Amino acid sequence: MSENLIRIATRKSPLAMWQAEFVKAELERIHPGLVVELLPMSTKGDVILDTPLAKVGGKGLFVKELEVAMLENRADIAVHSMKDVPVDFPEGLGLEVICEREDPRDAFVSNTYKSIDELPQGAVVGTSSLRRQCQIRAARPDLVIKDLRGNVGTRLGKLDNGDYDAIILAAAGLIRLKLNERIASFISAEDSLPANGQGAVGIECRTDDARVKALLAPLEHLETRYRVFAERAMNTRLEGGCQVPIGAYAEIVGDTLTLRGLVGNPDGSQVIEGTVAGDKTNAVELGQSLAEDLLSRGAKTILDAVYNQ
Ligand SMILES: NCc1[nH]cc(CCC(=O)O)c1CC(=O)O
Repeated sequence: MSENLIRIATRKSPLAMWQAEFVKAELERIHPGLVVELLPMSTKGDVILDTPLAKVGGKGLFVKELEVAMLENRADIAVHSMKDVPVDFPEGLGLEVICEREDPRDAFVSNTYKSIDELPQGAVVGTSSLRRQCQIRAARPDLVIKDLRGNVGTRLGKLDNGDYDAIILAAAGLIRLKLNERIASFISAEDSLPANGQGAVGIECRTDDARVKALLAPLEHLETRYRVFAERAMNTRLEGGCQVPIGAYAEIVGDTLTLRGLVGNPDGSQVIEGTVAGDKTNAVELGQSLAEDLLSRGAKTILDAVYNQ
């Protein structure tokens, strides 16, 4: 392998390509002379578009092919949206770097209405995230939630077709794709707790590849790492993937990390919330303790029902 080359395995969706291009540009800026190549590929998750993800075992659907490419030494790194990264890594691969977080909030997107509060009785809201569905239904049981799949552009197209009165997307994806003007309003973390890792990009590589690890190191953003690790630790303890009604969001003020978590059922009739705070360097323990707290207050029953549906 050339000393001056890094190959990035990436999905082909515009958002995945943006994230890979972002890492390429950062690496080439920081390391003059380094050449970074993109290796775009399709994943199972891109192919199965009609089945609710919770039912096809949503964990890892979008990353497996990328990981095989790294293990077979056809690629050196993969760039992921942290909220799509499974909790376990295959032997020989690990998450080396977490980059600075973009806006973590959910965004309300509509051509007619400015916010959820403005939606008339019985309006149709598009999302395929059980987490978003749960929180919307908890606040507005009258709204009709309709499944919405596909990449960001496809989802916006379906809204423009008139299939929905509004849709909910991650603000980060819209901002990265320069679609900010489509955001009618940002939904505060209080009103819709984001998914763990939402808005953060992580970089995976072979754990024994010292050359690549050294080149990646300057992209690390420590505060984002603490926040995302706290959120992921909560999720891991709850054994939840991206497609279950779990929200987790951490903020840091000074050295204190405050993590808020939520588990609910898809129709929003039950929502269990909790908060934990402590030193940021104990991020993982804080996440685990919040998970224990939620489990002890009924989250276990809710999650079992979702997985066994
Ligand atoms: N589940 C798909 C996905 N994975 C990451 C993002 C957005 C960007 C991010 O959270 O970093 C999205 C789209 C969405 O939820 O609207």
